[in-house]
Amino acid sequence: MKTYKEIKIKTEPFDVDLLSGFLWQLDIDGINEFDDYLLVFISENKSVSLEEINLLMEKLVEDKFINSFDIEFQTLEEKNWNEEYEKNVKVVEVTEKIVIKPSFKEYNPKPNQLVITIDPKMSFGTGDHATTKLILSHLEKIVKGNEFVLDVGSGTGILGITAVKLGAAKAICIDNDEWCYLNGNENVKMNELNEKVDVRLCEIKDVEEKDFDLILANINKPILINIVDDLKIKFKKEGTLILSGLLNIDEIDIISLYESKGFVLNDKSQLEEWIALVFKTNS
Ligand SMILES: C[S@@+](CC[C@H](N)C(=O)[O-])C[C@H]1O[C@@H](n2cnc3c(N)ncnc32)[C@H](O)[C@@H]1O
Repeated sequence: MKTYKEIKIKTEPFDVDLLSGFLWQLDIDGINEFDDYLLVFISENKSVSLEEINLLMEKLVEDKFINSFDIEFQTLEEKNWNEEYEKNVKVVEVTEKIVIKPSFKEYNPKPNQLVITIDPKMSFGTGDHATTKLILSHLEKIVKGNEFVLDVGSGTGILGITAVKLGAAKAICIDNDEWCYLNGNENVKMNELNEKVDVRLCEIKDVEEKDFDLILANINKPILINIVDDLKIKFKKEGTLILSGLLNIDEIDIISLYESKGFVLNDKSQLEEWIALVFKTNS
């Protein structure tokens, strides 16, 4: 029987979301967020250790990102993990228009609402995290119709799928995690977008297409620093890049790097301590 480690991390209520963002940067399978604790799920084939998680937590306290934490773990059978997961994934009204709904929850949409079905399983991208919400809100304003979109670090495929539901012509969703590749494909099928959303298990350097109008990347600061040149060459002459997965303290570093590469800052937004940056490119 396949097992998972379930790690319960108790912390202050206002630290839960921030902590979740840091933990997602480790090689884990999934996180469920509660009022004052998180459950982190790690399957047998993941490399991250409890010690690594403990060290991260201690560093976050030392660097004053969080005030305190308490950690405990148990080993679970896969079946129980799935039941636990379904109990805690909810419908998220991201904006007045965009609603993200798991297939196993009921929702009666109001006129003009766009309901996207996402079963995240073990992938990031329920619609409930601030970084996802920030990009979705920008997408609603930016997508005018017919765009060719690249979603880098696509997780559940939530951003690419929503872009197409808003009117984009086609999206390529890439993730280097196999769970995300499988899960992204399931979500594309559930939204009946097989012809328009192409999910790939790869990194940006493996993408051959170079004529995107819109690129979305909700990853994290080190990766966004690494891929700046790869992103630049993927655009048509003019295009829009939306970045998230960044804390407000990362803003200056990221803007100066991206502007030094020819991107021009066009808009930005913040939710809790997370930010999204919108850049234009014209070369
Ligand atoms: C924060 S999640 C974002 C998921 C989703 N796009 C959203 O906005 O909710 C980041 C995703 O990036 C993926 N990822 C991390 N490094 C990557 C890389 N170098 N290339 C492609 N995907 C990567 C992770 O597997 C994860 O699914």
